[in-house]
Amino acid sequence: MRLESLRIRGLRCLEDVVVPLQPGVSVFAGANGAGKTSILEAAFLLSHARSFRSGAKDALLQRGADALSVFAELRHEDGQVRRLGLGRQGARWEARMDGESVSLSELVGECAVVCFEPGSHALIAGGAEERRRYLDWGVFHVEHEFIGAWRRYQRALKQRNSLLRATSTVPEALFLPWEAELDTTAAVIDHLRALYLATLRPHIEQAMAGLLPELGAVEMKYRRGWADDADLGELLASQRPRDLARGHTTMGSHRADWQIAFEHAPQREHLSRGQEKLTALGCVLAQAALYAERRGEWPIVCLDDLASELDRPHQAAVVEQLRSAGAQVFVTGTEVPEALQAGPAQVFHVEQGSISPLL
Ligand SMILES: Nc1ncnc2c1ncn2[C@@H]1O[C@H](COP(=O)(O)OP(=O)(O)OP(=O)(O)O)[C@@H](O)[C@H]1O
Repeated sequence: MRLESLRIRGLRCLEDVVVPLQPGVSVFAGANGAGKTSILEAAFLLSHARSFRSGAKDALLQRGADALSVFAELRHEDGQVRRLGLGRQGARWEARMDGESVSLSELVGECAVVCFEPGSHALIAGGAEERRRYLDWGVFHVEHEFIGAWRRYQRALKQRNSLLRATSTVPEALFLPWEAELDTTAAVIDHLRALYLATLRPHIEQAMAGLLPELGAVEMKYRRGWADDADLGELLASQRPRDLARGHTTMGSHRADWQIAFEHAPQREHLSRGQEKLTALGCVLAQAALYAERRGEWPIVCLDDLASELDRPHQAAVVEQLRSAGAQVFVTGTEVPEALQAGPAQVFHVEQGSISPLL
């Protein structure tokens, strides 16, 4: 799939810009703080309904503005063109597709954007939440039952947590329906996550063999969020006193995690910062390749600040791989990365929130 145009209003320093986009590689070059990452953020928003940068969603809204919006024309591999829109007015987010109001998940299901950026090493070195988000985005795009089970799980979790925090004693009977719901939906979520990781595995192995051959074979581990040999429903009942003391549910799908280890770097601490970044990049590329295999088209791939994140041979190898796969790729940098100068690319100059194409 590819974006044919992107219109961004009220997002950080981008007051109102229109970016006409071509297939293949587009480079956004400009000084620090010019607004390059914000362009990738806009594309990513259409596919995740959140930014890849940490911090409150409020920071996305241009200072002094009361609304932000991102519109795009998205062309699928089969020629179908969709008009996508995501806007925020006050605290309310609204998604549109071909002029009709749609749910955020419908919008996100239509458009796939993956991003490798300076914060991506958190996928390897950071907390479990980042890895769950990565996993769930992938599962959501290939397994249609996932979203329903995930929503039901989140609702039950919220209800159980509010009972756990109630100031007066709550009768056991009030816990039971939510615990039963958590048990049922966690089984679906766990099954789909494990299945997804198993399908992802060959793509991860292939990506890591290309990016980090010196680290040897890859091992992936998945923890579902409660003991392997236990029944979640029973655990929730037996551990209720502990959860009451802590004020939240301490086991379940919301505590799942997964990890990558290498033959020659069995622990995360054995990886250099650069190797962490390459591992994260491998995960992003593997997820994109699996998406392409399952959905018949590549997601849009954003590579933020490429030249400062990777050495030159890795920059060239990654862009060449994506180019030959036919993916649309957005790259940012203070200059056009040297590794990209050999092949065709559309180049934009970004300056204080304005974007102009360079010939
Ligand atoms: N909510 C906001 N309202 C207005 N301006 C903002 C807001 N949030 C960030 N900015 C500014 O918008 C610009 C956007 O920066 P962005 O991260 O997109 O730049 P960049 O070109 O990627 O920079 P760098 O090369 O330093 O990473 C910065 O100058 C920042 O100070």
